[in-house]
Amino acid sequence: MRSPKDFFRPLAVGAPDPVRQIPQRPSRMIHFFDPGNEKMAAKVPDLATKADVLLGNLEDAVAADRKEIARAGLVRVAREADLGDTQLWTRVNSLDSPWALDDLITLVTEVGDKLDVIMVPKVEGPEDIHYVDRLLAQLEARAGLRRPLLVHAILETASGVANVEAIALASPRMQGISLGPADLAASRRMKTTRVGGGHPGYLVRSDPTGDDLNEGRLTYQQDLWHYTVARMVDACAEAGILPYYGPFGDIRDTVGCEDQFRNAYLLGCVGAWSLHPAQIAIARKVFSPSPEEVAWARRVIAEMGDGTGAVMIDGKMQDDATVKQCQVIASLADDLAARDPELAAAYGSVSA
Ligand SMILES: CC(C)(COP(=O)(O)OP(=O)(O)OC[C@H]1O[C@@H](n2cnc3c(N)ncnc32)[C@H](O)[C@@H]1OP(=O)(O)O)[C@@H](O)C(=O)NCCC(=O)NCCSC(=O)C[C@H](O)C(=O)O
Ligand SMILES: [Mg+2]
Repeated sequence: MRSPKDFFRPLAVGAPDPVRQIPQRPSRMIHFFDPGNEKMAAKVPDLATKADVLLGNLEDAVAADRKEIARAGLVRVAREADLGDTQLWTRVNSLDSPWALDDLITLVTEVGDKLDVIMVPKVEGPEDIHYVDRLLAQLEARAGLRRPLLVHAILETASGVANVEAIALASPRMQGISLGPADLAASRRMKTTRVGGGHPGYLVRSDPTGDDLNEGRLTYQQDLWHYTVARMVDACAEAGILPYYGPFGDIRDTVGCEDQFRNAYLLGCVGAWSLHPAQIAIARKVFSPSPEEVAWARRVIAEMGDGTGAVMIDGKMQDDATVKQCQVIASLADDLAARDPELAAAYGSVSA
């Protein structure tokens, strides 16, 4: 293990200094596109006006015989597309695949200055992050980059979940972690074939009211991902990095998608993946606090003065802790308003 004194030292001579704070740039949706798919790549400039993050995906969903085409497509998009201040991320192939090394070498040396974050799939433990950390430092030094690339891990193996705290703390490059429910389900041998979302069989049932065990018993579907998301949120909060829900594969089920995203938002996630253009607006809606919530938060902060003591507002007790909760909402609103003029107007004008 590295000494804490060396944690923020570059891991290669000539590599940029690691960051000490993860930039708090809005990332409500990480929109996945296949850079080797010409139709999708052509939509990138327009999508950049709608999404906070565009991610050129090189891993699963890109067929084995199209890996090089996708990688070359991403280099082209990074060089040619005008993305404004929308972030460009990539998901490279898993570290045990035949493509991961070339993904990293090509992308960092050719377009490392255009990329913000590298998403690493199927992370099993901190050793995977240490490997990527050192390799990135070497490649950044070779490419003469002045800004370090950040790393995002996907939590999608049982070992990864068992080691999530160590993964979150493994490197100053760690930007965040996303839940990968499809691979995680397979790794855990869960019996669901869905990509995220609930399952009608995972439920609780109310007690019987009489002798007939089938009579009048209500069932409530439960969230299969609650434990993992909550644990990931705690690991990320401890490390000062950002947690995300991942994919919702039933593109037609916009209602179920919104519910899954909202559960994640309420538990502390800052965003989710969008797999189809239709999911961008869902994430934007869910991961932006409502104008009413923002107005309430600002009112509590204003009425609480120095933030200590207790007051009643509209019959509800407010104290030092509720001010902190309200500060989370208010500062998120400020960050989003700086990027999104529509939200800026909505947050500026509505009162509680
Ligand atoms: C899911 C899709 C295969 C659906 O594609 P398609 O059948 O083409 O949908 P539509 O006909 O509705 O598309 C309408 C037009 O929009 C374009 N399109 C579709 N998706 C995207 C996109 N993501 N980005 C940009 N543009 C997109 C289509 O080309 C159509 O264009 P046009 O014909 O000109 O009108 C497809 O959406 C897709 O492939 N999505 C990405 C899938 C993906 O990235 N999967 C991997 C992430 S999830 C995962 O890996 C699991 C995770 O790791 C875990 O373990 O949980
Ligand atoms: Mg996966």
